[in-house]
Amino acid sequence: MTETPAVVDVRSLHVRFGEVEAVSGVDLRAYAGQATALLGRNGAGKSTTMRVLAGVVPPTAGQVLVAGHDVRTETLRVKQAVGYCPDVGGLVPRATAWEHLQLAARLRRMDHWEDRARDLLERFELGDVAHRVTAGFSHGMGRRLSVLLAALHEPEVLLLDEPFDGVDPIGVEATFDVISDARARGACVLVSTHLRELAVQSCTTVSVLRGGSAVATVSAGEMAGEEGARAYRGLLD
Ligand SMILES: Nc1ncnc2c1ncn2[C@@H]1O[C@H](COP(=O)(O)OP(=O)(O)OP(=O)(O)O)[C@@H](O)[C@H]1O
Repeated sequence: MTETPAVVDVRSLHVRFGEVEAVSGVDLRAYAGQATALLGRNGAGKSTTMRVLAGVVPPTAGQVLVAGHDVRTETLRVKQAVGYCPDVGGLVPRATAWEHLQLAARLRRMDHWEDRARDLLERFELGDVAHRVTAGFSHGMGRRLSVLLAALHEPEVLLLDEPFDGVDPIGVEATFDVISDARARGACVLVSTHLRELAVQSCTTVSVLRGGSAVATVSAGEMAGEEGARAYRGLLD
């Protein structure tokens, strides 16, 4: 039997910022049609790992392939393959939500994107504020727009860093829908979060990071409920 190739293949990833080793030996594999959560406490190395996968931060050591492309040598190809919602920033304060969508569509050379953009804006309840500048957006509205922008072009790899942070139930539901739609069309989804319950609800697999290393990769079901909470605490202690 041939093994399904991983769409995201991370081997012994290390990322150092001066004296700080933010990621120290992460191994991770994620697959088409699956959603993988990177779960861990503040400072565990989740966002740094996501930045490497997005081609934003180079690895210090290790091998990272995204959609078959090496993040170190084929960074542009990686950026073309992914849709990335960063944990912070990424929005232009003086641009409207619609202008963000226009720019994203132009950068991706998308035709006929407007209907999908309108549909996503409605799903995320941002239709009424589409022509307002994002400087006036609440934190949750900004998060919702960032998820929407990452998903607009239906990327092969969808990277959502803290998509639920400060987001209300409608936004959480819309994000769940974006994740399941992406999975249904065969995309590989990664979600970084410190919220165990939402990781379990939105993902098929959970990789737990602690102190810059991946300490366990289990099916999402194993992290569910009271038993999952105990198992998770056990991995963090
Ligand atoms: N640009 C940077 N310069 C220096 N240290 C950094 C930088 N980025 C991250 N770090 C450090 O690397 C470690 C991992 O940070 P990272 O943001 O990846 O963790 P995280 O799991 O995403 O945390 P959180 O849940 O708080 O977002 C932390 O100790 C952080 O302070």
